[in-house]
Amino acid sequence: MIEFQHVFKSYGRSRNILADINFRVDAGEFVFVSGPSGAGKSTLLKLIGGLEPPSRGSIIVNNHRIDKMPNRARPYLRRAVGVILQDTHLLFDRSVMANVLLPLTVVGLEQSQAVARARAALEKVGLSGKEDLNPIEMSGGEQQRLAIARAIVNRPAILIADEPTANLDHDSATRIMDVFRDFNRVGVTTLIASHDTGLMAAYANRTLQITAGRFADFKGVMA
Ligand SMILES: Nc1ncnc2c1ncn2[C@@H]1O[C@H](COP(=O)(O)OP(=O)(O)OP(=O)(O)O)[C@@H](O)[C@H]1O
Repeated sequence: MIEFQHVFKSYGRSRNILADINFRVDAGEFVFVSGPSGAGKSTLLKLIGGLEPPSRGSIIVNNHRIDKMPNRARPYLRRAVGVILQDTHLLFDRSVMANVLLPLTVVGLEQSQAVARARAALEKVGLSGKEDLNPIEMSGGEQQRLAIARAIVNRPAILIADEPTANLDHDSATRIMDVFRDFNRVGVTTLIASHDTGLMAAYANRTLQITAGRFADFKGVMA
């Protein structure tokens, strides 16, 4: 569950990017975050993932007030929310397996358990057999799927992704969205920021729209 109450966000002394945002997303929803470039979609996702603090207001994730969270509680958020940013931040000098293992190092699993979990995550995104490759050897779509595997390896209740299908052809984009749909079907709350309204219409059942500082929350996606 995610709840925003009177949330404002500005960067430094800039104008408010987000002003008085209020919404609640229940567990298991599939939500499309839409809006033109620069409207604040990435900012909204970063607030949910605890990567940016709000300037004002309260943000509740799974019954935890994250805007008031002391730094030592951040690892909780890292496990609760899987984040896929526009820049995937993959480690291009390490293997696919090493990339997926990385978030598990903070959890303190035994190596064999960690490897088993990483393999399961790679299987779910259709990358079994690619463990020893370097991400540089993979296509854009495969790199996105690797970023998803890394985001879900800690089994988060919430998955947020920023433009995960940007720069992909239609087939690869659909394949990425199918991966998100499969996680959503097993109960993972999913929020995706995208410009591709047509594609999102096939998956999301609710839209949070930010346009020129105005916020709208409506059922469905208008293609
Ligand atoms: N770290 C930052 N410091 C200062 N300004 C920022 C920062 N991050 C974003 N902004 C500004 O906040 C505004 C919203 O940016 P944001 O990336 O959230 O928009 P967006 O809707 O995701 O855009 P896009 O679709 O192009 O990714 C923009 O004007 C941007 O320049």
